[in-house]
Amino acid sequence: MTGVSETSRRNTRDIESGIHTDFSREMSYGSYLALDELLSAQHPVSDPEHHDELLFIIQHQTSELWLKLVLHELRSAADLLAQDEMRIALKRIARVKHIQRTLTDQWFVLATLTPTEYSQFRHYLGHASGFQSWQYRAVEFMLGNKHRGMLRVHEADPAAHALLEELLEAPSIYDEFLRYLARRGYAVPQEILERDVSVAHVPNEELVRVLTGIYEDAEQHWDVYEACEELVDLEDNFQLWRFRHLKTVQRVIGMKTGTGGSSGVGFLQRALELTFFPELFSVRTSIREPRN
Ligand code: HEM
Ligand SMILES: N[C@@H](CC(=O)c1ccccc1NC=O)C(=O)O
Repeated sequence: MTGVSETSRRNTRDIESGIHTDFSREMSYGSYLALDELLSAQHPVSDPEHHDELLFIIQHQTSELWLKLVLHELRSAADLLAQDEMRIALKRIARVKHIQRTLTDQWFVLATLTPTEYSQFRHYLGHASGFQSWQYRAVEFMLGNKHRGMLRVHEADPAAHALLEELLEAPSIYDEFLRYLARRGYAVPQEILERDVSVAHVPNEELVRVLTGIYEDAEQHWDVYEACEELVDLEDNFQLWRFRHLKTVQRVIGMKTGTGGSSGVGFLQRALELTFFPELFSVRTSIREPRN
């Protein structure tokens, strides 16, 4: 066969002679990534072991790994904003947006778990629930959904509790962004700049007017306008994750109460009414349209 490579003809790829094969004394793929540890960290509790529990565990573990990176990027983004490094902060946020997409897409894998299958091992989970994910709560706090009451569930884990307390008392990404805007000369209300950052930000009409000025003359305010839209993407993506979680919960446990003790679907539904950056959504209503 002319024009067909040796590899295609034999449909077998040669292992090149230069390929390293002796890892008895050197760092390898597995040792670098601590794969022994990672791959021995799945411990099903069902007895006899239910086939689908491994899916359930891995879905959560992969989510937690991505949440670890989201947290890393968001903390860096907040620090960068505080140093007026908006462009680098936006680079961090761009990565978070891609991770969010992966996290949301991942729900399609778990949606293959039928209610029948889940009901066969759910009772082994006791009162464990995603509600107790400290990394998830840390991300919520970083984005501004502050709630001191959420710390209680972490009292038995001092390290997680301390981190959440630190983030509760620290400015959120939005607080940092609004302080940055103020430093750039935008008339962000003083009460926002001096607010108690350990509670959720509440909508402020004066701030909507400031943002309307930016949105109505986007070309003049291009970099901050672009930053605003990046934050809108972040919130949008976060809500899409919440929505997919809710829909998966609905199809798997219906209206049952949650293992964590909440009402279940109703409790998750109320999270969809929350907003991290309320004025960035109100501004859409305020933008004037030219009269013909
Ligand atoms: C069949 C799969 C799942 C079901 C039936 C389910 C169900 C629930 C329910 C009922 C709650 C409310 C708290 C409670 O009373 O337990 C909850 C909260 C939560 N779940 Fe899941 N969940 C599932 C999968 C996941 C996965 C894969 C994750 C990924 C990490 C996750 C993360 C969370 C988080 C972070 C919360 C707290 C949400 C909040 O505070 O608004 N869940 N889940
Ligand atoms: N809350 C779930 C249980 C659950 O999904 C779960 C259990 C242990 C560890 C993580 C979980 N994920 C999300 O809540 C339920 O009510 O069935």
